[in-house]
Amino acid sequence: MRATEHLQHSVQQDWDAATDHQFCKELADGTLPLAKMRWYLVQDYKFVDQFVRLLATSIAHAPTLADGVPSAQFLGLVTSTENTYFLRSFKALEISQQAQNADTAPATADFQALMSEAQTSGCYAQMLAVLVVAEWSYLTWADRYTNYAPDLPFWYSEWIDLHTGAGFEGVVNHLRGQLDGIWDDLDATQKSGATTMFQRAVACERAFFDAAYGAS
Ligand SMILES: Cc1ncc(CN)c(N)n1
Repeated sequence: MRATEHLQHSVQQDWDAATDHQFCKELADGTLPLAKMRWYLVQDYKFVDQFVRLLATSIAHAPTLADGVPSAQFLGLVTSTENTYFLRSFKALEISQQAQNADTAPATADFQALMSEAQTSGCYAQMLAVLVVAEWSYLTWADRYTNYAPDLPFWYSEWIDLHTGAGFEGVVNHLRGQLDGIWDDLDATQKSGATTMFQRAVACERAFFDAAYGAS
C-alpha cells in the first residue's frame, strides 16, 4: 500500500467527514447560504496566504529541479487563476475591504499555525504531508460534484473547477508521489513527524468546513 494511502486510512473518520461535508454538498447544488460562502472566502484567502509560503518552501526543499517543477507550476496557478477567483468573488458577493479584513477565525489560525510549523520544520516530508492533505482532500470532495448545473454561480462552480480535472489530478499525484517516494528512506522520528502533520492537517480540514458551515 502507498504510504499516503496508509496515512489516509489512519484518519479515515476525519477524512470522510472533511471530504463529504454538507458545506460542499450545498456549495455544489447552489443552496449554500451566501453568508457561509462569504465567511469561507474571507477565511480561505487567509489560508491561501500561508499555503503559498508553505508550497514555495517545499519547492526550495525538493531534491531535484524535476521534483520541484510541478509544484512550482501549481504555485503559479494558485497565485494567478486561483487568486483572481477570490478577488472576483469578493467583488461579486460585495465583500468589502473591511469584511475581508475580518479577524482570523480560530479554525483558520489553527491551520495557519500548522502550515507555519511544517514550513519552518526544515523537513520536506512534513511540508509534503500538509500539502498532500490540502490538495488530495479537495480533489476528493470536488470530484463528487463535477456534474453541477450549468447556471451554478461562478463563485461555486469555479471552486469545483479549480480542484478537479487532469491538471489538478496531476498536482495531487505529484505531491503524493513525492511523499511516497521518500517515505521508505525516512527514519522513525521523521516518519512520526510527517504522520502527525498529516493527521493534524486532516483534522484542520474538517474543522475548517465545520466552522464555515456554522457561520451565519
Ligand atoms: C482550508 C483549505 N484546504 C485546502 C484548500 C485547497 N487548496 C483550500 N483552498 N482551503
